[in-house]
Amino acid sequence: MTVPASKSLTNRYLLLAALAEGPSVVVNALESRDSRLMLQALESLGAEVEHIEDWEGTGEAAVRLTPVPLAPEASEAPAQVDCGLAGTVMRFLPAAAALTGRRVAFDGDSEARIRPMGAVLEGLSSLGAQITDDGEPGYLPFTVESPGDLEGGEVAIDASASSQFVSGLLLAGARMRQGLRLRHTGQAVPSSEHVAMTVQVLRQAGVEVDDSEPFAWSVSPGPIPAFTARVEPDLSNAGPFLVAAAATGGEVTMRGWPKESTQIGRRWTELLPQFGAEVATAEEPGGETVTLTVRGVLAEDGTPRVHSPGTVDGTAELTPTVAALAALSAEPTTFTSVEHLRGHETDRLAALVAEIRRLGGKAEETADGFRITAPVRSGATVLSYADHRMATFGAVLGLRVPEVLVEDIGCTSKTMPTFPELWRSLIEEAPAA
Ligand SMILES: O=C(O)C1=C[C@@H](OP(=O)(O)O)[C@@H](O)[C@H](O)C1
Ligand SMILES: C=C(OP(=O)(O)O)C(=O)O
Repeated sequence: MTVPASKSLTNRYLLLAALAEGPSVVVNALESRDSRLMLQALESLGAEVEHIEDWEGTGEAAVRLTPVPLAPEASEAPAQVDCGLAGTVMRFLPAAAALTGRRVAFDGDSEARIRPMGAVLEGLSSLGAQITDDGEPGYLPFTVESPGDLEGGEVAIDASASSQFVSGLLLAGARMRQGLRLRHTGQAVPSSEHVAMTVQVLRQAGVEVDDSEPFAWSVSPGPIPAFTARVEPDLSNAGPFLVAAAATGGEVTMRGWPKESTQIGRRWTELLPQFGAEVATAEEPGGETVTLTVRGVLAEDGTPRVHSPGTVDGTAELTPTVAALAALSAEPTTFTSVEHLRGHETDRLAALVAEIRRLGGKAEETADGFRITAPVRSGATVLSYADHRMATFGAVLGLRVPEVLVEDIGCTSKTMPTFPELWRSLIEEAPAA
C-alpha cells in the first residue's frame, strides 16, 4: 500500500506559498479536512487557489496558490478563519493574518476552544499586533488586528505546550521588516521534529534560518521566491497500517517511504523493532525512496506476540498508535515526556487510559505521560473524542480484540479521509487465517 500526503508538510507549503512572491505549486497536496481548512483560510485572506488534476503529465494532483495580498495591498475588509480542530491552522495562521493588516476573527470546533493558544498570541502582541479575546484569554475565539508591516525582531515565548507556537511565528518571520529572532523560555519544546520540519521547509523555499543555538531561531527578512514542492507521504498516518502487521503477526508492505525526512513518523523504523517486529527496506528506482516491509512475530502456539521495550519516550503525535501496540503486549509500557498531549485534539492521556480500561486493560496517567500495566482483552465501543488518532487506535485494537466498535471513524477525515477504505482493503487482502 501507499499512504496519502503529509498534513504537516502540506499545510506548511500552502502557508509559505501564500506568503511568497508569486504563484507556487504544491504537488501531491493532502486532501483532508485540515488542508481544506488551511486553503479556505488562505482564500478568505485573498489567496487564489487552483486545483490541477494532472501536474505536468505526472499523474499527480497539485494545488497552485496565488499569494495573499499583504499590507498595504491587502483589502481592508474584515476576514474570518474557521480553524476546525486543526492545530496547524489555529497556530500558523494568526501571524500570517497579522501581515495583511486586516481584522481577522478566528474560531473553530468546540473541541478546539480548549487547545492552548496563549504563546502565539503573546508573541504576536509583542510584535505589535492587537489581539482581542472573544472568549477565554489564550484560547479560541480571538481577533487579530495589526498595522500590517510587522517590525519583527526579538521575541521570547514559552512553547512547552506545543511546537506549533514556534512554527507559526517562524513561518511568517521572513515577511517581518527585521525578520524574527525567536527564543523559547521553557524547559523543552515538544515534537522537536516538527520545528526541524519548519526550518527545513523554510530553507527549501529560499528563506535563511539560523537554528544553531538550542531553543533559539533566527529568520532573515526578505521575499520568499515562488516555489514548486512535492509533499511526502504522511509517515505518522502510515503508523496504524505498519502497527497492524506488528499487532497481528502479519506483514504490511508500504511503497514510497522517503529515505530522508523531517517527519516524526520516520521513527517507525526504530520503534517497531523495539516492539519485536522486523523491518526491512528495499531501494526503489530514483534512489530517494524505499519499500518498507514490516513483519510481526508469532509465538510458538501461532498467536501474535508483541514485545514491549518497557519505556517509550517523547513519541508526540505517534503516541496513540504506539499505545495501541503497547496495549496488546503482556509486558508493561511507560510513556514519558508526552504531557503536552493533554492539549491535542482531545486530552489524549486521559482518553487513552479511559479507552484501554474500557477494553479490559489496565492503565493510569503519570505526571508526564501514562503507563499500561495489563493488555486489553474484551470488546466494547471505543470512543474517538473527535480525534483521528484515537479512532485509528481503536481500529488497531479491533484487529486483535473481538467485538471492538470504533465510534465516529469518520473523524479520520481530519488528516486521512481514505482511512476507512484503506483499512478495509488491508484486511480484505489479508490471507484467511
Ligand atoms: O507542526 C505540525 O505540523 C505539528 C506539530 C505537532 O504539534 P505539537 O507540538 O502540539 O505536538 C504535532 O503533534 C501535530 O500533529 C502537527
Ligand atoms: C496533534 C495533532 O494535530 P494538530 O495538527 O491538530 O495539532 C495530530 O495530528 O496528532
